[in-house]
Amino acid sequence: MLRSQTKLFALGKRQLCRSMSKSCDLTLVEVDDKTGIATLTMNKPPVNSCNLEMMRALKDSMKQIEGNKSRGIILTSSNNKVFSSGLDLNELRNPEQERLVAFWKELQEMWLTLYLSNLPTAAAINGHALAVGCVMASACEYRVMLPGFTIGIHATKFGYVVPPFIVNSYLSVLPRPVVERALLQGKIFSTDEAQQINLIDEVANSKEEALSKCASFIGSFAEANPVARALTKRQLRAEFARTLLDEPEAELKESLEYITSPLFQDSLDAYLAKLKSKNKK
Ligand SMILES: CC/C=C\C/C=C\C/C=C\CC/C=C/CC(=O)SCCNC(=O)CCNC(=O)[C@H](O)C(C)(C)COP(=O)(O)OP(=O)(O)OC[C@H]1O[C@@H](n2cnc3c(N)ncnc32)[C@H](O)[C@@H]1OP(=O)(O)O
Repeated sequence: MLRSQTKLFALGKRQLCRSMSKSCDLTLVEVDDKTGIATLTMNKPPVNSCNLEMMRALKDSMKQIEGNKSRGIILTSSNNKVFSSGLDLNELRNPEQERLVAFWKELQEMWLTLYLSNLPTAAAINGHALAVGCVMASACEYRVMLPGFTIGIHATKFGYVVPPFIVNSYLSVLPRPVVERALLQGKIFSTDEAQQINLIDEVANSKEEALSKCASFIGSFAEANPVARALTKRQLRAEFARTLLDEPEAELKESLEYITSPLFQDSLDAYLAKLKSKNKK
């Protein structure tokens, strides 16, 4: 995509600068003037983990793209090894109640915004997509992945119960028996395995090729009336979004109780220690 053909803007600046001083642009949005397709790039070093500010930036960017009458959204990463490492586990560890409430609500809203977006959505998965990283990719309508990476929801492996809307993200892409086995095993798929079960639609050999395949998918709706397309998509997806649309507070309460339980906190401590020790060896 040529720079001269794109408009570039960044969100998350103000929110992030309040709490961190490292990097300021959590998300980057480039709109191709020719195709009208927006590329939404996750840009939170080191591994695009989703903390409160990141999810807010993602949601705000998606709303801004919809408001700008773009023709579609491609979700990707500025990191060439990691698409997203999922939720920022530090947000879940011994959380302060008010921030945890804001964090979980932002997760609900970010997921709903992506899952029910009026626009065609596609993910150019140019690195590992774990847990909520996989959930975001699954919430898109099309997925193109680079070889040599992994994708999946491994929550049960480290002692987490999978919330219903995360189950639904998988169910909107994979058949029920496959979802059941994958979630209960905490299975992480290689690119090849993901293609075999249709968790991803295509494999691309470079990020540029992945972006181009995503753009072709979005272009395939050129003949569809955008309003009819959007309303039909909403109708098709409403069932899986029902819990969060109708009873977000109930889902929030259940999740908060679970996250703050000693059972969850103990397994999180053990998991985080394991993750950190990997880099000390
Ligand atoms: C009845 C109950 C009803 C309902 C239940 C309700 C609620 C339940 C609550 C939660 C449910 C569970 C939901 C889970 C969703 C999630 O998304 S949890 C996140 C899970 N993600 C992971 O486990 C990913 C772990 N990371 C990795 O495997 C690797 O980092 C990765 C392959 C992505 C990249 O590898 P590499 O390039 O080698 O990088 P490093 O491993 O060195 O990582 C760099 C530093 O970043 C830290 N880090 C990595 N991931 C995270 C993360 N997700 N959160 C916070 N920090 C992370 C890592 O420790 C390194 O830090 P360091 O440099 O060592 O300080």
